[in-house]
Amino acid sequence: MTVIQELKTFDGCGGGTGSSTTDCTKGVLAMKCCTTDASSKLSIDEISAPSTSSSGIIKIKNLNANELSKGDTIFSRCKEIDLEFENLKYTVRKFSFAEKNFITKEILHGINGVFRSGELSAVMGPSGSGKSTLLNILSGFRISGSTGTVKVNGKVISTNSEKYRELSCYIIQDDMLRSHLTVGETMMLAANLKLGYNVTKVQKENLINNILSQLSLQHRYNVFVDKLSGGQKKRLAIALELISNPPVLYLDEPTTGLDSSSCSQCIDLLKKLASQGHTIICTIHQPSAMLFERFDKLYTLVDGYCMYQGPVKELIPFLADQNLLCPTYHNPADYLLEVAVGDHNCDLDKLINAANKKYHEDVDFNRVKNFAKQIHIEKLELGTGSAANKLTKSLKFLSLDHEKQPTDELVFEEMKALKATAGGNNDVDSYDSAQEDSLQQNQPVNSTKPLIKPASFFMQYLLLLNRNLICVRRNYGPYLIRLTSHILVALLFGYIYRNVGVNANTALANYVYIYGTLLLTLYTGKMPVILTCKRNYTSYNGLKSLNERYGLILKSISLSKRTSQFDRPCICVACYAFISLHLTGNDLFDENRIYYFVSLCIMVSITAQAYGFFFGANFPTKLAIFLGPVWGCVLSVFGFCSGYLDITPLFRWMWHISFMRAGLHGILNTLYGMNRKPLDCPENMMYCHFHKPKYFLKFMKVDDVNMFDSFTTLFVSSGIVYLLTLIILWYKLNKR
Ligand SMILES: Nc1ncnc2c1ncn2[C@@H]1O[C@H](COP(=O)(O)OP(=O)(O)OP(=O)(O)O)[C@@H](O)[C@H]1O
Repeated sequence: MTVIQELKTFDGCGGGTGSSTTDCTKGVLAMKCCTTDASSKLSIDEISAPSTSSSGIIKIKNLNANELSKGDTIFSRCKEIDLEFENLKYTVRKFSFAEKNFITKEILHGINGVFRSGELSAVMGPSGSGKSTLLNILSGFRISGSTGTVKVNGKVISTNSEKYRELSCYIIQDDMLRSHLTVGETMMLAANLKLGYNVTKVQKENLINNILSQLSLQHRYNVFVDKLSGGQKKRLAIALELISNPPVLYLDEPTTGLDSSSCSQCIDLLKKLASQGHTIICTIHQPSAMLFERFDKLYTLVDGYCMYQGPVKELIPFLADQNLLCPTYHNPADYLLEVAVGDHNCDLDKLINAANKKYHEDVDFNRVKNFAKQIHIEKLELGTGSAANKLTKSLKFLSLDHEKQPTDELVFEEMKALKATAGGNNDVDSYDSAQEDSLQQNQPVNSTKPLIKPASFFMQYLLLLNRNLICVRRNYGPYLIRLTSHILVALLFGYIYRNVGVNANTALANYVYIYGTLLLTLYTGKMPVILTCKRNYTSYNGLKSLNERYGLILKSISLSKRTSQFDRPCICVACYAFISLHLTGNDLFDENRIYYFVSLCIMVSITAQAYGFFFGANFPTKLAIFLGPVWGCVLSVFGFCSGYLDITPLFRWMWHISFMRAGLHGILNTLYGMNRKPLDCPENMMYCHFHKPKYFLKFMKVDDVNMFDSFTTLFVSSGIVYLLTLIILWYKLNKR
């Protein structure tokens, strides 16, 4: 079993941080590789093995944590992951206006494919061919509607499982980076969230420096993210993912929006990562010929079918076999897309069938090659030795006879027989799936994963709260505008409604001032949130790809966001309230009325924010900016100048949930209730009906209101709306 054990050890050592070089397929290893051992003690394993050695002696030298030099990191390697998918279908059910019924549309039609560790793969195809859909399904981003088999290193795995998702990350096109944080702060936040606090700060700093220097971003450490170029932002997005060192990286059009030199740098970086053992799959649109040939593998889709898959360098011969001759000096990528859209008079069905046949041949070839590797025939491709010749024959046999579908055990036995005939050492007793089992169980040999725990919910909350507060502090422009506008409106209202709160004959004018105050707090609370939270929640969608624990991260992000946003409406509304109350003659300090007034305004603003979150997060922005105000308007109707019993029983529930009604009633009660002394009646007036404030409350049909009811309605409705938003978002994020 020596050989299998060696292969397992190799399996762990696919990647690194620049301090390692490795060629696992040929068994050449000379790397410095860090890991944490089972007793959670940090150690560095220095591994060396003789090249192409069949006996493969691997020396492991343990160094202790103190020996960590600046360039060392806790992650120096990633698991090698070969990803296969078979008969992958994706169907959506949607309403057809033409047919006035729901119809089912198949988007991916049972495609097969394989993406291997160490390869940089491009997924190409015309617009709408299914590239993003394929990546979404493979990354586990989309589950419902998809069928088929996905295999990780030969073992079937559910793309819905946590273990599967931990293997990969998905870097989406739009960067979701916080512009008010520096590169270093962004990286440290991600490291704290992903690695938790079992890893020391020094180790995290080493890791960050290492990743940034690999990605040529070291010199931008203290630069704000919004000052980075497009290419640098893309690299930072990749750097953030590399913190957890996932073996599989999906990138949605990583070169879009970049100039040619940034494109080139980006592809260089991806090549480098692939050479460290990562499996890199990216969608790409019309790359230049130079860029195109730097990809190792190409997967082409057309209308949800695979039109070509294989090495980039084999594309032209493959097309030539189908009588499609790419003109000299023509960009092969352009030619491929021209073929895919039906130019050059090609029969696409024939091409799709040929691609399918090629796929099966390649699968068989690799299968035999893997077994050959297990029984020490490593120079199969070089064609030396009698064993290699026999294997090649066997390979042909297997490739051509697809109907036979021999089992792994059968092929293995055949290999053993061939090896024996060829006179080799028969030191492999039976087919061993241990290597694959370890991957299936997500327990790779020497895995460092189990010791790395993301930060707890409370720590995530504190970290994100701190981040939000930093962003709020640095982004003071909008805050100043908000504060200034509140002060200006307070001055304006104060000018229009000067001293209306003092006199009995201006009670109705005071009512209008109160109503205006509520509208101001409603709209300034709700609208900014509607417009900004979409982006935030879209970025949570992005977070799904970061292998975060959705529930925890979502709750902590939302909570921290809310906490960090409380101060703004509170300060702005309080400023508005104190100024306008003074100017309108409502600054009554008896019975703490002024403080009730300010608290009620702040509560209305916070509840309006909660509704803003609800509409902004759950509806498209265009719809949300319409629905939000309409709903505010509807809620205002129930209870404004109408008694509870005047409302049709069918709609009385709206009276209870109306936070605007609760706010208005509370404020009226604050200013005219709670045994307020009689109001002034100007000398030139013969009679003031509202001389006694309780008559005004009676007139407005709110004489039976109490403060407890108002505050409870505001607290409960903001809490419920916020919770509801969270539940819906959680559901939406987990609905894949
Ligand atoms: N949920 C869905 N409902 C309806 N149609 C969908 C859905 N998802 C994808 N499609 C359709 O499937 C097809 C493939 O979409 P996909 O986004 O995967 O294409 P693409 O190759 O990535 O395109 P592009 O290069 O323009 O981004 C499109 O016609 C798209 O309209």
